[in-house]
Amino acid sequence: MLKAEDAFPLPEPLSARHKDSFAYTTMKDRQPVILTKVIDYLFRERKEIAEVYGDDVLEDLKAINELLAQLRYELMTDKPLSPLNESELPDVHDWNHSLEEARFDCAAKHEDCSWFTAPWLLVECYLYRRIKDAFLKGSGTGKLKHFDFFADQKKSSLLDSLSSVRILGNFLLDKLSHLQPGNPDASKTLFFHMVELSLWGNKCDLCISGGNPNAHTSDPLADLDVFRQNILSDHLDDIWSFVKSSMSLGPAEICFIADNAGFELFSDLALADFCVSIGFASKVVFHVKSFPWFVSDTVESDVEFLLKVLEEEGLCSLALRWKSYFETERWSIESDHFWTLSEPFPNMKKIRPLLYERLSRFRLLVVKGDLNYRKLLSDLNWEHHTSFELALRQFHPCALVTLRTMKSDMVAGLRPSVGKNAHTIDPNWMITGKYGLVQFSGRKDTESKCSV
Ligand SMILES: O=P(O)(O)OC[C@@]1(O)O[C@H](CO)[C@@H](O)[C@@H]1O
Repeated sequence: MLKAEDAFPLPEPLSARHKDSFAYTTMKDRQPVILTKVIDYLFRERKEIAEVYGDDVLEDLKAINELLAQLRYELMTDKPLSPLNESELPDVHDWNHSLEEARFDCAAKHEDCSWFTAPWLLVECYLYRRIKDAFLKGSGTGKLKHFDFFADQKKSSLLDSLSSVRILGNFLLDKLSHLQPGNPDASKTLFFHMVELSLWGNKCDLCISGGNPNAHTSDPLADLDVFRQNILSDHLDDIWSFVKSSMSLGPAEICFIADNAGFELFSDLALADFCVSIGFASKVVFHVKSFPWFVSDTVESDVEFLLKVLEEEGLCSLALRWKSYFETERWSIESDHFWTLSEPFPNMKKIRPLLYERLSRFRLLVVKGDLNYRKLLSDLNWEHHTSFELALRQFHPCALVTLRTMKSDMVAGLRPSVGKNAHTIDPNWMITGKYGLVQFSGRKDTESKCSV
């Protein structure tokens, strides 16, 4: 198979070194704001936090905020990136290896490896890892080591999205009660809708809004017809052909590499339920983050909170249905520290071979969101018309679908005029979340084992 690096020199990684880039804007404006909001939150809520965890955490909060203030100083004054030196999480070696490689590349350009010279993917992820570091180091009592400092924002975002949740939830329940088993063609249009709903669920995240409230408030079903023209790369037909032919092999295990909690997670569970109900999937695994990440990314407790809210807010039958999926292990949640590294997915086979092997056992991966897309395509500055397959750089544990609204200036797999036309309509087309991609690769690495 043709490798991208054999066809032409690989493009440069996106980096804040380019002052006219979106990477520069995020590192200069968005990241300091997100960090400052964490500091403010811990200070503002210190008494409430102490009520839950005990008064001794007041000292922890002070220490954590000192570490976060130091981190903000390093970011805003573009200091060299320092290695991680605590070893409580299993990722320290991998992180320090990534930092060492970046340092080597910067040295070749006679530069320090800093927030504004290193690859954007590395520094953006590093910020969240360093925030986690502050909690691990600063919590002398140990009580706040696993505190979710973004939980309140995620909860509010879900509660603010309840009207959209109710519309989609009732729609799903109604459609599920009318499915025609044994007649997959009858489900085709609905399958397209469920995929699109999960795609547009990615529109709102709390990172793009710099931690400001960003909920889904419109009617997600009414939006579908309006938004369809904004899907710039649409492989829905290929996905459906794959799903249909796969169904003749018997139900399969599939996996979501999840992104944001709140409405997006709800739309993902709705799609997963649909895949189960039409007989495509026998099991669904949701891979989530193991610590707070990019503000609104899903951690396990966000799934629990979602189910609780559904139960309390008039979608009890859906909550019970999904709870029973989890209880019977038809659905399950997994996590891996690879998701909170800065490494592109094509490096997974080398860095986390067991995870690659695990993914190769699924029939389909659903890769959600903008950051996962950037990692999937290595966050390189691809020509927009580079083929999606080539840009995957041989990441083929199994067939995969990516559902991503565009919130960063990196894309591949567009037909030649598509980007130009979108740019004419909206010069910010790559970063607003208004445009979306549904891209598919049916290829499977023949060297990886397959049990399904
Ligand atoms: O992965 P998600 O939740 O869809 O988006 C994350 C995001 O908001 O954060 C990054 C910018 O800081 C971008 O990659 C993207 O816009």
